[in-house]
Amino acid sequence: MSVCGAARFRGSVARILQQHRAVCSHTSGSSTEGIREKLQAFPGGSVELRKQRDSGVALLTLNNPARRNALSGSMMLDLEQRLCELETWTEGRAVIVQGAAGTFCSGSDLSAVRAIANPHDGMKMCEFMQNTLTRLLRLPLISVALVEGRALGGGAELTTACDFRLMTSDAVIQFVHKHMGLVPGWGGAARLVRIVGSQNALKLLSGARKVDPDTGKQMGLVDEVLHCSSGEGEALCQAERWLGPLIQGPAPVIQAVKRVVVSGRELPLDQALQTERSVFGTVWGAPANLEALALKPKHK
Ligand SMILES: CC[C@H](C(=O)O)C(=O)SCCNC(=O)CCNC(=O)[C@H](O)C(C)(C)COP(=O)(O)OP(=O)(O)OC[C@H]1O[C@@H](n2cnc3c(N)ncnc32)[C@H](O)[C@@H]1OP(=O)(O)O
Repeated sequence: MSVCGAARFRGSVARILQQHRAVCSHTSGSSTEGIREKLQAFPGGSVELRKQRDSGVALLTLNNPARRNALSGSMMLDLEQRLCELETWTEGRAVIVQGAAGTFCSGSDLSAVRAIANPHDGMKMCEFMQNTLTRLLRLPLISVALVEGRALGGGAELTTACDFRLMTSDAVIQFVHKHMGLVPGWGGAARLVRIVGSQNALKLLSGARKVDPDTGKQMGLVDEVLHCSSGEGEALCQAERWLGPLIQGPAPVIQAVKRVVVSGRELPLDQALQTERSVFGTVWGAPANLEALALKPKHK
């Protein structure tokens, strides 16, 4: 790369990281401060992050198996922290979100829900989780929810914050909110409408319907059904295999692809075009581009 090209590349990367930090500081702002202390008062379980440096695929695991991976208050804080780590993982390509011990997530931990069952705390918790899941949605990594067992309530909402949903053949996603006298509050309704359309979203939410993998696939909620014959870890192997073709190539290019899709998904056209130009500026003339040009490619 020329000196000029390298400087331009560094400048564009710096600009994008700056935009990213602005989003980070906005979403972890002071309006959610009070709720952090409250959430800390409901411990249990953890959210673990394993970055696999050779493949660039991170595993984000909800780990509270005694409560079917219900999200305790401290796990909500953990989740935010792990996402912060992923936002700056420049060598990363993808993240797989999964639950421990063969099940995805049974939603909020009901003992915390009972203790903060007043509108003020509920709204604060909801704002905190909306911000956190928006960060997941906007990660510069391709995200996959690997749904084994059950994804209920807030767990179902979490799946909609990923780019793709893979389900094992016996898994169920269920927005149980209506049965709890609630509606989704973690952004799950807004995202669901965008994924499956308003008619299907209305059916799933008003009926609190159990979505099996085939129904999910017909509606466009589920991208692939995994048929696992045996063995712990098989679903994860299949999910990594499924991801393979999508994450081939240099990490900066995969991240650039995700960024232009996020801006196309979220921004009005003029702003999306502007962002697309600035992301384009980070890959044009960058090492992967120059290497590809040197190879005289033929796309047969
Ligand atoms: C609605 C939105 C809301 C939000 O915050 O926005 C929520 O997400 S509220 C939570 C909605 N989820 C539920 O109501 C889940 C209720 N639980 C179940 O339906 C079942 O427990 C199930 C299907 C997850 C698992 O059934 P299974 O037969 O496999 O196991 P158990 O029922 O024996 O459960 C084992 C153990 O886990 C405890 N558990 C399960 N889910 C939760 C939860 N969300 N919070 C706290 N604890 C949970 C369950 O009580 C059992 O505990 P034990 O002490 O062994 O009785």
